[in-house]
Amino acid sequence: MGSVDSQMKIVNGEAGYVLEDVPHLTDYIPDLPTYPNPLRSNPAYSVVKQYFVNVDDTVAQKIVVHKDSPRGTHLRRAGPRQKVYFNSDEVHACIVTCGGLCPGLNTVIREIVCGLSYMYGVNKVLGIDGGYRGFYAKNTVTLTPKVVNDIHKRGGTILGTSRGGHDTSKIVDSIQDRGINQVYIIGGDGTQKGAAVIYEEIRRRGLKVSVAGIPKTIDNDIPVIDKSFGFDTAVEEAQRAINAAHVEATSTENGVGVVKLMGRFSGFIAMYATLASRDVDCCLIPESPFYLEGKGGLLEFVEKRLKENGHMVIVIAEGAGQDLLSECLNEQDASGNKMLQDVGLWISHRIKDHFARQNKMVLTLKYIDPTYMIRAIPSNASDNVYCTLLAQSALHGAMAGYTGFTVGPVNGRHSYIPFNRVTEKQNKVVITDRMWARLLSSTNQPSFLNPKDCNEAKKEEAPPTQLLEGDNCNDTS
Ligand SMILES: Nc1ncnc2c1ncn2[C@@H]1O[C@H](COP(=O)(O)OP(=O)(O)OP(=O)(O)O)[C@@H](O)[C@H]1O
Ligand SMILES: O=P(O)(O)OC[C@H]1O[C@](O)(CO)[C@@H](O)[C@@H]1O
Ligand SMILES: [Mg+2]
Repeated sequence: MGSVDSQMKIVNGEAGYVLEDVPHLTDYIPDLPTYPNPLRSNPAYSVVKQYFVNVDDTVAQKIVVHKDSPRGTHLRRAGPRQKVYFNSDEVHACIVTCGGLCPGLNTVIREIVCGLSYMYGVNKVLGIDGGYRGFYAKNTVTLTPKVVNDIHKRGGTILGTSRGGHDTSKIVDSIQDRGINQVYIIGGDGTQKGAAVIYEEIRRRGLKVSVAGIPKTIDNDIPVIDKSFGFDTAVEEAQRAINAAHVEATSTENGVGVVKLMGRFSGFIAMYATLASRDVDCCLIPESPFYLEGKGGLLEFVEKRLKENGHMVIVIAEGAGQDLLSECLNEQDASGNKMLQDVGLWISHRIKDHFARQNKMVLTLKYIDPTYMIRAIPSNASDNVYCTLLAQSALHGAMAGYTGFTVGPVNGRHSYIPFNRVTEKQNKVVITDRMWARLLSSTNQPSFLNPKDCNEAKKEEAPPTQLLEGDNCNDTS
């Protein structure tokens, strides 16, 4: 039993089991030939017991269940299949990176090229220069294991990236003209939306081309998946800025260190960097409203903390408190993302002005903005391993004939996820979750919720016995 649309196939099973399946080339091209997976005779992989994924393996999206819970939503498990839908000689792959930078982009590129070559004997891989537009506005780059050998040690993307609109028809023309049949698209929410449209156009033209997305967002705001690559590296690098702020703050009387971190709509980097550091007195994120003046406000808290400790460190996500800034920028970047005001600078001025006006406490404030430093670095060891698995999951899926999917770990198991599931909403810090409570208790900051916000937050709260539908609950405990 099930229903089909071009983005996602819903299959219903026993006891409330639902599979949100990804499309396959055979959905619109009948009678495609299959080939035995070359990994069967690969010296490294052939000895692995159960290396191949069973065609029926699926991954549960919700793993905390009650005795009577329905089995719930499942996704197709990623990994190599016994049968593949591409002959090695036939494959002509391409890779494109779009959106902002993120640690690990080069590792994903490297591992797609090396995985295709070493596992599947594929030797035709093209790099698209400068994001989506590069498909039709620039020359391509030939990618071989030799070319990409060392790139994981460098930040950025060797292919270049861009924001801003693109022409889907021209991209698919370019794919068709060049004889490309596997397209690997690395990028954030905007990029994955673009990938979904490219897949639709390819399908409309009936082309045997697999489209595989690899989600990239330093902000960790892509839903469904456990975590996005580069996030850990960014949190680690943020520690250096927080340490510097702490050293500065503790070295003067009433020292205040302010650190601004990335996070337009989601405060994960700020939250995790704060929790990891333990030197932070206050963390401000877009999901948690705050106010400055009066009882219970931020300025009162700053004064209190300085009186208690003689110094304080504030971490603020770039999207926090934007509603408080008097001038709201009504500008957008080339991709239509709202441009934000520098909230770090603003809050630094407001704190300094407040204490200067009061004239009762002299403070020294240092503002550190490591925004681009935390994303322009190479990925750390654990992100490198993670990027390797993402790349391999993506190419196993494409070789097995799946298309129109993005890949990522769901409860620790790599899965193929329909594009619409990762683009329909953004992953955000839930301020009524235990993780945010842990943060509040580690910094001992007030929640800054005024009575109205309190009621709003409570309204969203589930009754204690109800299981949350949460895709990617931050709370793994
Ligand atoms: N709604 C959309 N539909 C189709 N394509 C889109 C959409 N939004 C963005 N794109 C395409 O995706 C590309 C990247 O988008 P964007 O600049 O928003 O970055 P992103 O992928 O969201 O990454 P980041 O996490 O850095 O914001 C753009 O070049 C644009 O052409
Ligand atoms: O300055 P750019 O390249 O547009 O990117 C900035 C944005 O990209 C992000 O890192 C998302 O990828 C945001 O946190 C940040 O605001
Ligand atoms: Mg985006």
